[in-house]
Amino acid sequence: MKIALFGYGKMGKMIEQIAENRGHEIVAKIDVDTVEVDFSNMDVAIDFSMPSAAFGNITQCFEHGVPVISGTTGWLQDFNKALARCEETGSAFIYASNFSLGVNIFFELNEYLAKMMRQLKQYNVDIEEIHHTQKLDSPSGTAITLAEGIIANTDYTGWKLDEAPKGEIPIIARRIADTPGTHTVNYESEVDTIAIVHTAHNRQGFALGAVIAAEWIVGKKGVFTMKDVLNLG
Ligand SMILES: NC(=O)c1ccc[n+]([C@@H]2O[C@H](COP(=O)([O-])OP(=O)(O)OC[C@H]3O[C@@H](n4cnc5c(N)ncnc54)[C@H](O)[C@@H]3O)[C@@H](O)[C@H]2O)c1
Ligand SMILES: O=C(O)C1=N[C@H](C(=O)O)CCC1
Repeated sequence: MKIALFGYGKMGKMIEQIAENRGHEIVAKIDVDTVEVDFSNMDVAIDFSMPSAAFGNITQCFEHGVPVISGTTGWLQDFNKALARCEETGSAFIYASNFSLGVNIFFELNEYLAKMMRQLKQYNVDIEEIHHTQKLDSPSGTAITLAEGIIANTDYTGWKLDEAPKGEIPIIARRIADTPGTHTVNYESEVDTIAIVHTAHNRQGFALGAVIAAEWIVGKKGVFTMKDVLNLG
């Protein structure tokens, strides 16, 4: 498979390594200083760039009929516009706030736990995310997905960074050098705590999930999620 990388930073480089180990060819490495892109020679694009660049990169690929795997976080204000462009151009698209296979299991576990906690009003939930100090967006995309999973299955109506009013989920974002990504969902009562945690030990899991999604999407049309890729129903 011929893969174009949009964003050749920490994740772009990790994806290159994993993709080549799986027998794929990297045909383009597009970064901030790239002047011209040859869209004719790519089977799929993988975008791990920056919040300000993601929407432009993704929609350019759609205009050229190139399917896109997007892992960039922090650009969700344009997400629905990107979905519409995908449909209009007959292209294919997967966005995931976190491509790690473990985190996608963790997302399922989070929703299952939320359903059980729904009636137990003595518990208050919060989400904590910890990432490296170069991270541009806050809270992490993964923490937002976790909050959305709880909101869909309980009476919580929204989320807020740091302190939240009653009925909304507080998300605490911490930045610690060299931390690839740790997410904790905490349910606290006066008598106990129930917590589920996912800890990434490095970036390989994110990169592997993105390459698996790229392998899966080639030849398809439409908007998909990692639930489709991993058959999680
Ligand atoms: N979904 C996931 O599984 C997952 C996992 C890790 C990181 N991320 C997200 O991926 C993104 C990249 O993470 P990173 O750690 O590689 O960051 P990084 O800063 O190391 O790399 C980003 C790269 O994008 C480049 N860039 C800037 N403008 C560009 C443009 N217009 N076109 C193409 N490239 C451009 C930068 O020069 C840089 O090299 C972030 O949004 C991060 O939150 C998502
Ligand atoms: O390193 C990052 O940046 C990460 N971003 C994603 C997020 O915002 O959830 C996934 C984890 C790593």
